[in-house]
Amino acid sequence: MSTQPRAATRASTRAKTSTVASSTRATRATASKPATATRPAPAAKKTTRKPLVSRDNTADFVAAAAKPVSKPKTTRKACTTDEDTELEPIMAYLRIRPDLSEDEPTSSPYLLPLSDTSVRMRDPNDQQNPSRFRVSTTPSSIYTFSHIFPPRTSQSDFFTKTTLPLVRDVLQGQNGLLFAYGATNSGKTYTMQGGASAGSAGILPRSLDVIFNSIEGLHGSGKYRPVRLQGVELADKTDSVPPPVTPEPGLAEVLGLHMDHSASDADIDPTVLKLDRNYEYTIWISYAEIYNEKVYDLLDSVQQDSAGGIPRSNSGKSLLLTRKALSLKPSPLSDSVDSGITGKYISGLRQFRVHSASQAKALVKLGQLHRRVFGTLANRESSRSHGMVIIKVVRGHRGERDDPTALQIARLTLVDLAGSERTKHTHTTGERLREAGNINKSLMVLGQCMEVLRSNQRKVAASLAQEDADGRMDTREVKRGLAVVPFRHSKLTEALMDYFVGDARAVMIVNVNPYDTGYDENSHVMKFAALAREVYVTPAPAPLQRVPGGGKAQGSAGKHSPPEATPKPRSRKVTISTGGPGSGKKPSEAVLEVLEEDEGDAEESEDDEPINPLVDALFDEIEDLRMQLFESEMRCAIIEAEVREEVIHEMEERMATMEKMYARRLMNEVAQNELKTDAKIDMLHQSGLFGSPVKRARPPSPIRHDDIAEQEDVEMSLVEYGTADDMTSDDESDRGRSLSPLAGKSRPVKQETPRIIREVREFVPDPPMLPSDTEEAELTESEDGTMSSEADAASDSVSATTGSEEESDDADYDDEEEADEWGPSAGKTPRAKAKPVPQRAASPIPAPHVSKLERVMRNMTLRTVDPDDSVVVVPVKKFRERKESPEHDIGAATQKKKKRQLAKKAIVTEEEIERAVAKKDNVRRTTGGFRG
Ligand SMILES: Nc1ncnc2c1ncn2[C@@H]1O[C@H](COP(=O)(O)OP(=O)(O)OP(=O)(O)O)[C@@H](O)[C@H]1O
Repeated sequence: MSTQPRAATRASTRAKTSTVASSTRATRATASKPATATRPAPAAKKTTRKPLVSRDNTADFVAAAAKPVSKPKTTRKACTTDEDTELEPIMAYLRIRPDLSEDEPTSSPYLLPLSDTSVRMRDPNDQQNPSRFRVSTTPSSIYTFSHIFPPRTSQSDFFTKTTLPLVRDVLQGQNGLLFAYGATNSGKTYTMQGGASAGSAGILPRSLDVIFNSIEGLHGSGKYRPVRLQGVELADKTDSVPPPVTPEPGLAEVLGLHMDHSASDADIDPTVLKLDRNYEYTIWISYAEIYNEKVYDLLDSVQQDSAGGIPRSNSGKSLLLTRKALSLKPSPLSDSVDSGITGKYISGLRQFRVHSASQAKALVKLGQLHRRVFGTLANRESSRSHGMVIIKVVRGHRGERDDPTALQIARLTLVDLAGSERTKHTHTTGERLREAGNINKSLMVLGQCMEVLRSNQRKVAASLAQEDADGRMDTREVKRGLAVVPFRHSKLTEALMDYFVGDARAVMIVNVNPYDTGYDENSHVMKFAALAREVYVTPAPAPLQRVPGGGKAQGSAGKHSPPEATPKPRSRKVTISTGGPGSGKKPSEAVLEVLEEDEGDAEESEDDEPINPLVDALFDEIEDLRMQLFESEMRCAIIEAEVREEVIHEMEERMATMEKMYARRLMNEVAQNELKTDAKIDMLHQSGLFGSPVKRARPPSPIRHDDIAEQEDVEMSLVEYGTADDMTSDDESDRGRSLSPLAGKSRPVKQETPRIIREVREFVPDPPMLPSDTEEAELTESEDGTMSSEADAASDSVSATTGSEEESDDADYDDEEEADEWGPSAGKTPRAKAKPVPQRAASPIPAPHVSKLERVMRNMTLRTVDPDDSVVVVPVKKFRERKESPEHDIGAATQKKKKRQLAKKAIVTEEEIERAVAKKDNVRRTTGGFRG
């Protein structure tokens, strides 16, 4: 018994390298295609072995996305290595879904195409609120694709540029894989299958059209049928039975599902490819679904009973649907003459020979219907599974019709992947969580496979470069250093592995919906695409077949294939009611039973390779351990993502709270400053230095009440604020610390003379300060209207006592109209009370006292209200300086005019002050209020 490990395990270790390709393939490939430029060696970067990095593949992943791609562009440009193996990168095409809402787009898309091949993606959160705290790893990234298709691209154009070359290849005997990747609702199904309107047929029906258009008149006899991945065997009479094209009677009606005969059915792509007419072709179709890590046949989903209808369950009331999970088996090496690499095939997957495009389309539609049926039964969307249509083209030379070894089997697999959104966004539990986990798992494993492939290819390229330099290379060393590609970690990658390690072309369609889909999901999709673009595949023609024993139907080399073992009925039953009360259907019609049989254990039965049980067991052990590691990494990744999310959320909340807190503090500061200013003005009024006797005599102004109330508000709010901010000091200390010097003295201001005014009065006794009748009248007139004149008056009063000659200037404030604003009595009362100034010059204030008063006055500010209602704080000093400026000497008329203007500017009427206070209240309300 050979000690060779079995093929499946070995296959998983064979990352695509230039060294594994056989010379036969290389020669043929070179013959079938024009010689191409030598591939620039991928970055000779040392990559550490990281086969199982699970989360976005972290640094490499991001680096790959961010790195400017210097790989061949849109057009296919194969590359060769030193061993003449042609390699080309996976083609990645970006398709941007149009905005389908009828209204104007609510949000601008965060994808901006920069050219035909590059697109900028910017985090909309950063755009909307740049200051917002957010951990954004890649706020703006540029991604490069083979080609970018804008929203308005027609289905026909898209097909021609992305898929037609693959169809040509498959008709020339070369394998091709096309898969659509993207978040839910991004347009994958639309791209693959098409829409309902005319001209919207998708890639799948168009491919079928082109294939049948092109092989018109070149149909083969169908003597041989394809088996497994690339084997053939003699066909039997079952292969001549036409494929089913209509759903089981009763099935669609029960579930309310119908074959979808949309307008796009009438679309027929007229493209014809020119083929070598020495060959003839037969076309075979299969349709599989991978759901919850199980593979199902969508063309064999409904088991018929002998009567041809859907059988009833034992109860007789429900319909019984049965479908069986299929297993993946390694394709035997003996299936082909010169293949050194193998993959896995879906054992038991039915395939039908189709003779026309319409027949093929009907078959595919039936598969889609079954996909929907089982999706409905499992209470899920069909998009939760991966749909895989496999078109096999058997090509044989007309001159060698009876020579099965001259046949070539080429496969075109079109995959509509499940939505790529992550588990944490689906908010699912139980079965749905498992489903979401499995979808993510298979897509995550796909990403991991890409990454390991890329890393291995870089290592090989680096060693080739080394060889060039040194002239020698130990390939065994290089191979030993290559990581195992984890294809076996998911059914999806297992089923597709031969496209990556075998001979095939691969195309990836990246569907993005920048309107409804979240940035994070699409960012993940783009990173995946960037990674996939760096993986190289070998687009060589499929090998010729080996059919020993004169072409008799057989399953493997030299042995007659035993009929596939029927798996033991390890089935599970799913009973789902889709009807009942409220559904408009009788419950008995709506109850269905689904028997989903697990795959059998016959996996190894067809392996041709001799197996060393010890090696096999060790490999299995390794795989198990890897699986466990992978699962724990996945769990960690999910937990990490959740923790990150939580931390971000918490930080955002904290930042918002801090922002609020500082805004309130700022407002309090402003309010306090205003209060201080108000209080100073009030003090001047109280002292009589700033207000007229009229004002002093008048009843307390409501404004003052407002101010007091407002100050109390502020105090209250500050106390509350202190509590909210965990300020532990008591109210008293808070008040003493945080408020203005006048805080808490608002009421006393009314009742007792403030300290500062007492000081003023002390130094400037009332009687001597009062002006003479004439002067008083003048002053009253000016004081009534203007705060500046009050200041001037006050200072003038002081100046007068010190023998200043500014009295004459103050006389210029004469203005009867302004004086009348206070009413006739207003002016009279104080005049009546006014006492003559007997000895102004005789009672001078001592110089030091005057200077102290001056200092007090200079430090005060005046709060005035402009005619345009804006509050202006003007230092008293400024008025004084203006007054003292040389301009005062230029003629009495000019001076008077200037002063009047100045006075007007500084007028504060009672209404205006009220308005200002109201405005302040308003501000307080809009900023949250001091009362909280
Ligand atoms: N290029 C396009 N032009 C017009 N309509 C589109 C286009 N792409 C997608 N749509 C529409 O957008 C909707 C969602 O598309 P689709 O069902 O193909 O998304 P999906 O990615 O397959 O979603 P899921 O993963 O859920 O299956 C459909 O109504 C489809 O008709």
